[in-house]
This record gives sequence, structure tokens and C-alpha cells, in this order.
Amino acid sequence: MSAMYSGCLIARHVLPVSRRSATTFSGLTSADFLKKKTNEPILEYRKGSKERIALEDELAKLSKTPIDVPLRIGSKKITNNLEKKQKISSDHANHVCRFTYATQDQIQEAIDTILSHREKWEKTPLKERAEILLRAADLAGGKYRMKLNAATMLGQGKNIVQAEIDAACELIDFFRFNAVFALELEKYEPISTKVSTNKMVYRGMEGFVAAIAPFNFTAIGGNLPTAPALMGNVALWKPSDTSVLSNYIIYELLEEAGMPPGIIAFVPSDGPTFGSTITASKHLSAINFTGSVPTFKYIWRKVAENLDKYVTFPKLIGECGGKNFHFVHPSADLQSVVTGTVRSAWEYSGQKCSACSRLYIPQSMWPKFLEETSKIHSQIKLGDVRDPSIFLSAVIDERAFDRISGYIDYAKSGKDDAKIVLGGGYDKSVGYFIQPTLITVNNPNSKLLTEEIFGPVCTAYIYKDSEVDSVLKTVKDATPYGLTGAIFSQDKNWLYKARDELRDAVGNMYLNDKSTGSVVGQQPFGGARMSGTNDKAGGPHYGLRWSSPLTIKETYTSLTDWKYPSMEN
Ligand SMILES: NC(=O)c1ccc[n+]([C@@H]2O[C@H](COP(=O)([O-])OP(=O)(O)OC[C@H]3O[C@@H](n4cnc5c(N)ncnc54)[C@H](O)[C@@H]3O)[C@@H](O)[C@H]2O)c1
Ligand SMILES: N[C@@H](CCC=O)C(=O)O
Repeated sequence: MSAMYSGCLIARHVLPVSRRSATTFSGLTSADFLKKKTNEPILEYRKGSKERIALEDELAKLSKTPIDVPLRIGSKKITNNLEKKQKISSDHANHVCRFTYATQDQIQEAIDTILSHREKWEKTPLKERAEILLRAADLAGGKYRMKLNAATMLGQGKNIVQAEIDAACELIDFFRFNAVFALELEKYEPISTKVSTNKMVYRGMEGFVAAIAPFNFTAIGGNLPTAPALMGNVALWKPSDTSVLSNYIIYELLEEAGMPPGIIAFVPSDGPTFGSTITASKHLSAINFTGSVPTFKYIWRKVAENLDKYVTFPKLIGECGGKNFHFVHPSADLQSVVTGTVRSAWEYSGQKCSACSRLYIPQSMWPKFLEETSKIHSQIKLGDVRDPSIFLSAVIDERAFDRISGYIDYAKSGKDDAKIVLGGGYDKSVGYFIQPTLITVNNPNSKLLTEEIFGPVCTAYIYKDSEVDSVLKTVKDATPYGLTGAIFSQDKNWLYKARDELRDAVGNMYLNDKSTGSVVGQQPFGGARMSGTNDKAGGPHYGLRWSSPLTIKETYTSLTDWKYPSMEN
């Protein structure tokens, strides 16, 4: 820990990660990671396994005793009236936590508090900041793993595997890879000469970062404020109302890992109140946003309105929605198309930004595709998140339920020649349950094929095999988005032709694989076009976005020559 923070509460965390033993469920620790640079293993949770027993225990505790989540500003814990609840979406009579909205004054207090810690934190060596994240990774992999998973299952509607790949593995990977990528960045040295040396200092930004998180990925919630903090920034962390608990558990484990108070403030709040307060502060240095396009546009406009106020130009980083496609060539491997589409479109009820929600499939393949997909559909179980045999659970809340069921009703009305070929049922009496649904349309401009639905609804456009190339050309401009897309073809020449045709259509492209499931360090993630600013979270250059590098040239000889050689006769 830096001398600046020595003597305060966190002094017990002085040992570097490599000399501190950690216990994790997978057995991989940050010390091992520094040698192997490998992703956190995904645990299987087989019945009777150590991890399954521990998870069930945590689920039972949390189901019985919801948690009260305070605001965290400096060393204060503030509860106000705990007037809000984060419900269990598959059992909405119950909730996982009570929390409160920060008022405008409290958001302002949080800004002032973190700014008062900025200078010291920014001067703390990167290595020390990185070690906090490496310790946090071990806590997320061990002591906190099941708490994170249980909170993500009950609070955000994920089944065991979906919680594990997000709240455990992706979060741990973000902490570890970001730490190592940042240390690698620092290794770059500009060229120096005999008379002067040059240095690049990866300085934090002057001001504060506002991290605004979506509901659907616990790991993203954890990444948004900590990647900037790693690079020497202070941050406000606004979780989504429907991911408060899992995000707060991350806050607590960061604290235990040695994150000093006052570097990150945890402030659940009303979206527009938060948005207008942060954008009105002249000290806003950046926004790290993940969520929908309309919210990001709102924030961007607010920044534009306040542009003359700011000390520095705020960096606007936003990862937004998508209308992700699977494009199937007549030569494609049917099994991959079926399995990939079932998983991408319906896992986690289609609430991954990368979920497949439009399928382009040739007439020749459609009957067999439907037959095989129907077989799987009949085995898929939709139910309460605590039932380990479910494939998917309820959608996140009533607003999402009403929006998604509205699209299903549109299909039922027969507009755009829409037909529901699988699923189409929904019921919100106990939980916000929507059946995995497959629709076909004849109109390529149907809103079912062009708007982000963000639910377990996939729309297929069945094209004539002979028109494959012309249909391919329509994919890019069919929507304003450009997040993910998959191309399935065993004809390699055609596959690479399609890859080139769709070069501008996505930020993450999959060839003969489904459109979801990016892994930190393997597929750095981010969308093009209206899907975001494409800063590639989980990649080696992400840290640069949170830095305002300072270049320093120091010269050791006197400056004597003022005449140019060309001036001599
Ligand atoms: N591209 C990616 O990496 C990625 C990842 C996850 C989710 N997403 C997208 O996120 C969306 C789903 O998440 P969501 O429903 O939480 O999105 P959302 O836009 O409704 O909310 C995102 C966050 O913004 C906050 N917010 C709302 N109004 C605000 C305002 N006026 N000012 C400031 N903040 C405000 C919300 O409270 C929440 O914390 C989908 O569109 C999905 O595709 C994208
Ligand atoms: N990393 C995720 C995307 C996150 C968006 O919700 C995936 O690719 O499945």
C-alpha cells in the first residue's frame, strides 16, 4: 500500500498478491494468474459438489433474509428511508434487498468527497492499485463467489451457469486482466536521445468518472468503476435498480481487498437525477456507461448542453444495445446453427446485449432447423431461478415483461405476415415469465427484425437460397446497431466473403459460432455504429481510455542555438 494510505484502516493489506495465500473455489489464484495469464475456470455445480452445496446454502440464506444496502460516500454508510426494493423476478412477491436513492445533494456530496481523494490516489503507483484488484479477484473467486452468484441469480434472474460465467468468472477476469494490461501499458518508453530523456506518465484524468451500470451483467457493473480507478481516477458508481445487491457485494469485496474509502462512491439513484447532476459538474472527466441507446443519447445530449462548463472535455464511453444476427448460408452445419441459435437467443431470456434476435436462414434448411429446434424447445424448462434444472428464468421486471410481451402480441396480430412458430406464451402472476419464442416474418423491415426486444424472442427471415448474396447485403443497414453477429457457413470462400461484406456491421463477429459469450482477454468486447463507442472492455487498450497521459521531456544541455543551419550563407 502506498505511503499515502499507510496508517489508515487498510494497512493490513500490505502484502503483495504474490506473497499472500488465497483460497478460491477453482484453485486458481491471482498469483497463479500472473504466471499463466489464464481465464478463471467455470465451475460445473454438479449435484453434491462442494460449490453446489455452498451456493445452495447462500441461496437459502438470501431467500430468507434480504439485505439492506446503503449508499457509500467516503467512510459514510447512508440508508435514507430504504424505500426501494430489488425484487426476485421469478418470484416477485419477494425481494433480495432494500435500498435507497441518493438525493441530488447526496450525489453532489459524493462528487465532492471523491474529488478530495483524487490527487493522492492518482499519485499512488499503478502497481499498488493493480494489487488491490488482484486481491479483489481472489476474494471474488473464494470468500465472495457464492454470495455474488446467489445475488445475481435471485436479483437478476440468472440460472447457475449464467451467474457463474458472469458474477464469478467474468468479474474475476476483468480484475486480473485489467491489472496486467495496465502494467503492460506502463512498460512503453518513448525514445530518448543523448541530450534529453522522454517519459510517458499514465496519469489519471483531472476530475471524476461517472460509472453507470446496466442490470444484466454483474461483471460489467464491477468493471465500469474499477477500470478507471485502476488507472488513477476516482469514480461514482451508479448501479441499475435491478442489480443493486450484486454490485454492492462487489463494493464490499473491493473494500476488503484494500480499496481506500473515498475512491469509489456507491450511489444507487434515479437515472435522470444522477444524469443531470453529474453532467452539471464542471469536474466531470468521463462517463463509463453500459445500457440502452436512448439512455446514452440522453447523457451525451446533457454533456453537449453543459459543454462550456467543463474543465476538461469529458470522455464519453458507452456500450449499448444491439439487434444481433445469425446469418446462415445453405452450406452451414445444421447442428451448430440449431445449438448456437437456441443458446444465443434464449439463454438468460435473451437479455444479453449480444443475444441473437434475428436469424437469416435459407429455405432449404428451414424445415430441418425448425424440427431440431422444436425438439430442444420441448425440453427447455423455464422457471424459478432456484430450480437447478431450468434453462431460463423470468425477465428482469414488469417493464421488460410488458415491452417483450408487446412484441409477441404484435406477432400474434399477424402484421408483417408474422407467425409464432415456437413459444409465444407469457404470464406475470408469480414471476415475469416469457416462453422462449421463435417468430417468422416475410417483411425484412418488420420491427421484429429491426428493433432491440431484449427478451427471449428471435425472429427468422427465411430467404430463397438463390438470393443469399443479395440478402447478405441488406443485413448491415437493416438496423442502426452494430454489436455482434454470427455467420454460419462450411463454404470457406463464401464465409470470408461474408465476413468482409459485414466488416462494418458489428464490433464482435463470430464465424461458425454463436453471437454471445465473449470472454475477457479472448474476445475484447464492444459494438460499432449505434451500439456504442467500441472501447473493447476486456482488451489490452481499455486502460488508455481512463488515462490522460502526460509526456515529459527533460533536457540536460543549455539551449544555445537559435539560428537554423539554412540561415547560414
Ligand atoms: N454493449 C454492451 O456491452 C452491453 C452490455 C450490457 C447491456 N447492454 C445494453 O443495455 C441495455 C439493458 O440494460 P438496462 O435496461 O439496464 O439499460 P438502461 O439504459 O435502461 O439503464 C442503464 C443504466 O442507466 C441508468 N439511467 C437510466 N436513465 C438515465 C439517465 N437519464 N441518466 C443517467 N443514467 C440513467 C439506469 O438506471 C441504469 O443504471 C440493453 O440495451 C443492452 O443491449 C449493452
Ligand atoms: N460478454 C457478453 C455480452 C455482455 C452484454 O450483455 C457476451 O458476449 O455474452
